[in-house]
Amino acid sequence: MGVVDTIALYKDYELNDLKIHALRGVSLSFEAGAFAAVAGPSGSGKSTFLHLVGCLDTPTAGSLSVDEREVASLSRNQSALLRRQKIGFIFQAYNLIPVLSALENVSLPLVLLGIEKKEARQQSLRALEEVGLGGMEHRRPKEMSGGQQQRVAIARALVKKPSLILADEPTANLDSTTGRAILDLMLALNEKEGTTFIFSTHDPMVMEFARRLIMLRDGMVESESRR
Ligand SMILES: Nc1ncnc2c1ncn2[C@@H]1O[C@H](COP(=O)(O)OP(=O)(O)OP(=O)(O)O)[C@@H](O)[C@H]1O
Repeated sequence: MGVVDTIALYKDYELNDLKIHALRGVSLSFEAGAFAAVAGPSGSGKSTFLHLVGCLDTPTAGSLSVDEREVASLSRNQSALLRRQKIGFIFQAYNLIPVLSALENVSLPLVLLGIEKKEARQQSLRALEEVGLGGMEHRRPKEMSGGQQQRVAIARALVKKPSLILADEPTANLDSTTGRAILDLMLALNEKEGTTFIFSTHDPMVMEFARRLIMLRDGMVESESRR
């Protein structure tokens, strides 16, 4: 079993009287340490797939296991705990809390896990160092560049040492040089910590960087390649 296994995953959305078939039978397995990108045209189901894998939404049909646990069999609390402990999220809009400093943003997942404040602070400072933001811990998001904010978001995803990081278009708001630096950083973390990364992307650079590329079309896997 992998870190993520899906079998015939379906997701329908109801929009007024219309049923939208966002995913139509996606079966994929991601082994520990994968560095994979899910790409495809707009509306092909990339974000829907990531949201299901991240336990942010539930499938209409099919089976999904994360960290060898069948998500459908978990209670709401168990699934929230799985999300909190095992999964880190990186979004294209960074989703940092504007009134908190970089350090406070990164500490938040640890505080939510009940880790003592001093320990949380130390681990967060280490994570900020690791993403190249040593010395910037007191800055608020608006006092940082886009690339720096994305690094804070990476540190926040990383600090709890999740087995899986889901990154929804992580380079979408960055210029290509900064995007490249962010990808280098994620790949280094993947190689050093063995963290599994799954990206959704439109960005050819991310597709080139990924060790495995999955193309979705109309909610189905159209093709797959590895390198
Ligand atoms: N909450 C929702 N309610 C209704 N329809 C939705 C919802 N979310 C997504 N959809 C529809 O499901 C399909 C897949 O959307 P999804 O966002 O997963 O695609 P995507 O590949 O990530 O697209 P993009 O590259 O534009 O972000 C689309 O037809 C979209 O309009």
